Amino acid sequence: MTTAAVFCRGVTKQYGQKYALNGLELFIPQGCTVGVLGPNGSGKSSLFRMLTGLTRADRGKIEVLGKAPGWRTNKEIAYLPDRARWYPDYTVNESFRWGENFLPGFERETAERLASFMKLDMDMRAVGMSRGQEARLMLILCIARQVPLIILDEPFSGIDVISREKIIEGLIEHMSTGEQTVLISTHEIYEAEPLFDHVVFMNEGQVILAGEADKLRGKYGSMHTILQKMY
Ligand SMILES: Nc1ncnc2c1ncn2[C@@H]1O[C@H](COP(=O)(O)OP(=O)(O)OP(=O)(O)O)[C@@H](O)[C@H]1O
Repeated sequence: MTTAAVFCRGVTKQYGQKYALNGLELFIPQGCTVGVLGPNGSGKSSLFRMLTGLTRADRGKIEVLGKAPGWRTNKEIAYLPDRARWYPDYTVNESFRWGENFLPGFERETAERLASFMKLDMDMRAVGMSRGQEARLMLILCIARQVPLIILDEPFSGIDVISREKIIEGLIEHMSTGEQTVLISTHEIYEAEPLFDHVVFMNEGQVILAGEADKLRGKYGSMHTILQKMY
């Protein structure tokens, strides 16, 4: 049987009367790049926070890389939260040095290659960066890590459409080895679609459709079309 990178059964999280996740079922095999798609408030960030052990489910079972989420699994996950900000005084160069010292699996050479590809000046400080430049720095700090699981929550927000396409091209190239499992939530579906070999559609705290991108495309059309039909 295929090993799961992520397994969820009946996962439920409630805030007052509101369900962030409502009996969520999910199986993500290892080694694939997965688009986690759905409208605002469908539970994508809540799911990611649970996979990284930042919040606990009220009910249900979660396994990440075969273990319950927590400090043991977190060494093996590179997580980019939504609305992430970086230390303002750090240059790109200093940020990468910080990465080498504190982030398990961080590869400086890969980070520098990605920075050059994404046109990020090594001497630029986070405080002087545009939103898009800071988003690139945050993204590089995650994807330059050799860890089995990468979780990116809205990594392209604030990045203009031309740069976005370039970054996505770089990501496709970077992730083509198939050794890592990558989960990406995004509303930029049109540009990001070529990245995904699996897709998970969420609504109201549940997975409403999931599977291999090619099979879903063959059956329903592009991811964009599926989203338009579904919501
Ligand atoms: N800490 C919290 N307190 C109260 N409600 C919360 C909390 N976290 C999430 N929720 C609620 O749970 C639901 C799911 O939120 P979540 O942020 O997971 O959605 P999302 O799919 O990531 O949305 P978006 O696409 O806008 O980022 C929303 O209705 C949200 O208001």
